This record gives sequence, C-alpha cells and structure tokens, in this order.
Amino acid sequence: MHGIEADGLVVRVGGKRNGRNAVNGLSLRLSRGVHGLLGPNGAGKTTLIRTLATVQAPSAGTLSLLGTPANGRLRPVRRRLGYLPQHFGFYKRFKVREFVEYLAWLKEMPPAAIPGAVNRALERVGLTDRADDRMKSLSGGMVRRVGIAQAIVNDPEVLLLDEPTVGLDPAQRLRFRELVTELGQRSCVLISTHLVEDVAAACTDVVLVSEGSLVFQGTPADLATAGTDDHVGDSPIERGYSALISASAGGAW
Ligand SMILES: Nc1ncnc2c1ncn2[C@@H]1O[C@H](COP(=O)(O)OP(=O)(O)OP(=O)(O)O)[C@@H](O)[C@H]1O
Repeated sequence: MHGIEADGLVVRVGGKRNGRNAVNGLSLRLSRGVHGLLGPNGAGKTTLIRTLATVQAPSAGTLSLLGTPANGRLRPVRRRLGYLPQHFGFYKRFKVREFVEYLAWLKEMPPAAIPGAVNRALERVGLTDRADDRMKSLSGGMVRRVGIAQAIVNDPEVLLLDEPTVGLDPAQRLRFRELVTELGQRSCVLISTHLVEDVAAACTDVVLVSEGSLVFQGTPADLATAGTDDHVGDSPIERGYSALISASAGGAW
C-alpha cells in the first residue's frame, strides 16, 4: 500500500519576516498500520500533519499520498483522507449527527451512503445516544470524539489525527486505542500525541521528529532500547524518547 511518501519535504510557515521551516527536509514512508508521531513542542508535528492533510502546501521536496503526487488535483485524494485537526471549528447549534453529515457531504460521499456511515462513525466513538443533541451541549472530551467520528466517517485509507486523546477520560482513551488498532488493520493511521503510553499501547511504528526533521522511525520496542537508566522517564519507552531527543539538535527542552 502506498500510504504516505515524503522526500526532502520542507514546509515554510509564518510571514516574510518571522518565517521558518517548520518541516525541514523530512523524508518518511508510512503504509498500513498505526504510526505514532512524537516530538517536543514546536518540533513541527502539527505542520507536518496539516501538510499531509493537504491544507498546507509544501515549499519544497516531494509528497505523494495514496500513490498520487500532492501537487496535482487534490480532490480525488481528499475523498480518501480523514483528518482531525488540533483545533476544529463547528457550528454550536448543529446537532452531532448534522455536523458529521455535513463533513461527510464535504468529503463528497455518495448521498445515499451518508446516513448509514454517520450512524456507524457515531457508534464507533460511543456517541449514538447523543446524536440528536446540539454540539454546544457536549463536554470537551465528547467534542473530541465527534472530531474522531467526522475523521473516520468516509472509511479513510489515510487517517491523520492531531492529538486525538486530549480531553478523553481513561476509559475513552482505552476505547480509542482499540478503535485505532482496528482502523490500522486496513488504513495508514498517523497519530500525533504527547502521551508516550498511547504510543506504547496502540502504535506499531513510532516516528520521532525534532526541529522539523526525522530523528527516528521504528517499533516501540526499538525506541525503548535507545534509552538507559540514566535517561529521564518513567518507562523504557520514555527513556528511549529522552535519549533520542537529547542527542538531536533540539535538546530535551
Ligand atoms: N503560522 C505560523 N507562523 C509562524 N510560526 C509558526 C506558524 N505555525 C507554526 N509555526 C512555528 O513552527 C514550528 C513548528 O510548529 P508546530 O505547531 O508544527 O509544532 P508541534 O510539533 O505541533 O508543536 P506542539 O507539540 O507544541 O503542538 C514552531 O516553532 C512554531 O512556532
């Protein structure tokens, strides 16, 4: 499966005076499975995910999504993507079902398939009983789950989730891990997170970025072996993360 293929990707953000390369010559290959994206604050994770979601254009390098170059016609490939942004806007007066239906329509799903797909997505995130409630009546964690529902409503082949577990309670985090494990059987799932436990529990592959560049890609077990008892962290995988980040240009902070 050709999920994501990036070579020497550069993404410049900000204006002329305060511009910078938030992604700086990153090469990456991701296929089916659950990939965890880790890195310190400001490493470029959100910018990378936005670029893969085709909402931000690369400044240099090449990017191919599902075998299609990302500099050509994007509509066909966008129909096959799912994206949960770090912050997403919604109309507060929309009912939960209407909001997910609206996103399904924007993704150009066949109209006859939409009601069933929306019910299935809401069921997968445990919100069937809130389907007819207004968005403004939901808790922060429930809004996040609606965000996950809209991202998966079209059964995407590439699913991009930017900090999906923020605001989820422990039981919902466990349910979320089961859901992504299931989705990763058929799709290429990339999850940006600050929670190393999420990566250890749900990801088959870890992508570590620092200062816009790839520092490490491998299994959670490989990441764990990179650390020693002298590195900071409560678990082998956290110590591996600290070891690789402190060895990279960015340093631990
Ligand atoms: N629109 C923008 N204008 C100026 N600088 C920006 C803009 N967007 C991002 N940056 C800068 O680019 C770098 C990468 O930011 P990005 O949000 O991609 O990092 P991140 O890894 O997602 O961080 P965090 O873990 O804090 O969410 C940061 O230094 C950030 O300040």
